[in-house]
Amino acid sequence: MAKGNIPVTKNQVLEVAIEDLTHEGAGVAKIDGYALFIPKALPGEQALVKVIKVNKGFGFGRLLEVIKKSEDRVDEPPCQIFDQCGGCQLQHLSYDGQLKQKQKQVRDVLERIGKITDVVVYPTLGMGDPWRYRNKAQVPFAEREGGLIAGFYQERSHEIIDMNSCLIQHEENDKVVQAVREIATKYGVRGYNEEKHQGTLRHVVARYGVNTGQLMVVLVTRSRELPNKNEVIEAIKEKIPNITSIVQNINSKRTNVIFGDETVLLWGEEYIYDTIGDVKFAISARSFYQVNPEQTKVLYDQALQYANLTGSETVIDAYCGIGTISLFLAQRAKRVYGVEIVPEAIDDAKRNAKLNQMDNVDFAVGEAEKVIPWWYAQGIRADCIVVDPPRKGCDEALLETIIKMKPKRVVYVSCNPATLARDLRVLEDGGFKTIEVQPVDMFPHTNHCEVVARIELINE
Ligand SMILES: C[S@@+](CC[C@H](N)C(=O)[O-])C[C@H]1O[C@@H](n2cnc3c(N)ncnc32)[C@H](O)[C@@H]1O
Repeated sequence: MAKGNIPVTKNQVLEVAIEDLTHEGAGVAKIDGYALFIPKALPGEQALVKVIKVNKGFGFGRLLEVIKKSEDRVDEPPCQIFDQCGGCQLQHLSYDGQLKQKQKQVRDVLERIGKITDVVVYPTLGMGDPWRYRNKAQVPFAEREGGLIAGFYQERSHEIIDMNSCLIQHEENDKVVQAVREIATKYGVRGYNEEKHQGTLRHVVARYGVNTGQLMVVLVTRSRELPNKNEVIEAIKEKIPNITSIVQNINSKRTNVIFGDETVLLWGEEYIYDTIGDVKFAISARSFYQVNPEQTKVLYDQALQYANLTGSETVIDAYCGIGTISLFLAQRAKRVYGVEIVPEAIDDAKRNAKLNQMDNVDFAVGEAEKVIPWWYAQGIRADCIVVDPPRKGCDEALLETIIKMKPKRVVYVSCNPATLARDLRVLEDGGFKTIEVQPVDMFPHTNHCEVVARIELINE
């Protein structure tokens, strides 16, 4: 029996029409207005589902059979462990369908959350070849029945799925991880046992400079001790002739966090390098660096185009990370001020500015919502402010300062359309107008969606 106003019961099997897709990639069916979320079902489909969870306002169903298929359905997602791995959510949707879905998602939240209806949301800029794009692999290692396993975590769990290839990972990274697995097995380096906090190898991190061909491997170990260290290093050099850097990171804590505080160079260079456009970046074992460099260039080009710089402007880059966007902007601006909360990222940003001989950039460590009001109080004014905040969006104090500072233009780079929409509403109420919005697909086959928005000051 259905309870109260809830029209379904647990374990009920029913046929439903899928109307929409959530941001997490689940199909949405409405039964007398009650939303049922059904993973792996697609909009436009008719499906047989079993109700598995009933909450007050919404429930969850399991897809039993697709009765009428969406034209965008991919019958056999190319990755064999797509159903178990938590890495990709959308391989069952054609790439074209994914791009359309991301555009729709942005348009929907701008309307629903930001009440912004009169803005152009362009078709999502996607990749020509949306596979093998990740330049960094972080693969957990463990010991199972005497053997070493390496793979990815099962969705919402800490069970490792043993695997030797990931289709969104660059082949070079796959090669490194498999080589380390063979070498560790040969030289008796045991995988980490999370429950007992025993064993040696916790993670292997591979980083590839796609545009320079440089390659780094980081062995994350439970203690300093690495059995047969010299043999392991020689074997890595022999098996991966293009390796540039071999690093050990020691993480002795019982934690889900990958890296520990101590990093030791075992062989080669401390940094590998990569380029985005004409800008060069030094990447250390723990530096943040965008994982899809091809689409990062597309995203930054778009941000630069929206900033519309002529060379005479002062620009602020809030939430600047290692200064990637700041250095892109500095190529066309008079002066760029970058601010970021992580001190190590600012060290990298300064190093990268020197590396590119750019002396028109200043970087500060701190919270954007405190540093930028302080700059404002010191008389610093910006013609353009670029923000690229984390998923939770911009702090209100920062938005208030932007409204006071009145830059001609704000360029908002966002990894979360919902908080983008919320913040655009604040800016619009403060005298700005959202002119155009460009989604960029940085993470094909996943539900993540990156967006750049151009916002202009209309009420001086
Ligand atoms: C989405 S990332 C953007 C990084 C950079 N713009 C890039 O493209 O590589 C957001 C950055 O904001 C930083 N961050 C988080 N909270 C912050 C705050 N309150 N003030 C300044 N930076 C912050 C994070 O450490 C992170 O580097």
